[in-house]
Amino acid sequence: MAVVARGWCPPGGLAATSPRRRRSSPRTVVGLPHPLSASSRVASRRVQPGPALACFRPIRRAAVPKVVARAAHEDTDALLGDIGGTAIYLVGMMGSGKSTVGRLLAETLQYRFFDTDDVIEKSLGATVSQVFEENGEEVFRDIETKVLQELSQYARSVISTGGGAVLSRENWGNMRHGIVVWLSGKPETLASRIQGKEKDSRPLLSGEGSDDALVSRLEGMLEDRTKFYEEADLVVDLEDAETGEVLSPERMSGEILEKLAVAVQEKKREVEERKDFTIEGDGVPESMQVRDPYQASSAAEASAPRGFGGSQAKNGGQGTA
Ligand SMILES: Nc1ncnc2c1ncn2[C@@H]1O[C@H](COP(=O)(O)OP(=O)(O)OP(=O)(O)O)[C@@H](O)[C@H]1O
Ligand SMILES: O=C(O)C1=C[C@@H](O)[C@@H](O)[C@H](O)C1
Repeated sequence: MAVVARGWCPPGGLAATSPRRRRSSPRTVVGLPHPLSASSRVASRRVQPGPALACFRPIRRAAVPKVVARAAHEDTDALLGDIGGTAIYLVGMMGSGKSTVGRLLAETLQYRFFDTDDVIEKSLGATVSQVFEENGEEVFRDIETKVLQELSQYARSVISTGGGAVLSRENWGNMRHGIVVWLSGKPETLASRIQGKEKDSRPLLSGEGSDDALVSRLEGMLEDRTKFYEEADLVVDLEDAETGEVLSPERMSGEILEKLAVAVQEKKREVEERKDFTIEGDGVPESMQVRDPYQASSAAEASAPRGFGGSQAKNGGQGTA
């Protein structure tokens, strides 16, 4: 029996498919409280996960020495003031560490953490692999889009997206409500994490037996998807540029925070500069031009939606000049 019928969505949202969850609001897809509702405001102070949404976890501060904690706290408070609760979306290939790093980041920022694959699985009571197998990728993508649409209403959230979420223009429209960060890594690094047991939970990779086959499959996917990942606001590499050493999740999270801090300062400056900006002549400055990866690369066609900044990943996540 199919997990979900093609194009089907249960009344009351996906959560209604789980026997453990009661129907919540008919307008929600995954049955989360409305982001502006009183229950959600409570949730943002003390997150109380329902049994079907284990990804909706309370956030704890990591156990770190007091002095470090105080310094981190001050920095984080300043950054939090600057980003004003803006959600952070992590994008990247399977195995890039979006879930692992996302949890850490949420902990540091005292944000909620969501993983779209987890939300889908908990809501449907079926694994991603089962949905792919029973209903096909297209149905999975539709559900993923609905989940992202719903999650995009939440401020103060870190959202780990599925590796293919960037393929949908609609998803970008939703992710542009926040800051999009690409965790970018070599296929070999990704493969070393996925090979073995983890491969079976990733339906697009489960057919690749040998290490070489897995690396080539990831290479191909990365090649096809790079132009979409590049639309992220910031990029953080999985490997150290000089030594090639693979960064720990803690270091990845730290790099993201650093780049966020730089980016929000740049954004503030840019906003100030734009207050006095007037266009003279024909040219739009290069830093204000945008490219649409869904269309041919003609500049005239460029019109992708922009939120925080867009396309900063193309120049190493350091912001536009
Ligand atoms: N920085 C890291 N160093 C070493 N191993 C890591 C690192 N980050 C994640 N991992 C490991 O790699 C595997 C994949 O990580 P994770 O599930 O976080 O990736 P993901 O990007 O969320 O993947 P997917 O999109 O397929 O869900 C896990 O076993 C995790 O423990
Ligand atoms: O890269 C992808 O297309 C996918 C990644 C996973 O996170 C899942 O969302 C699913 O297996 C598809």
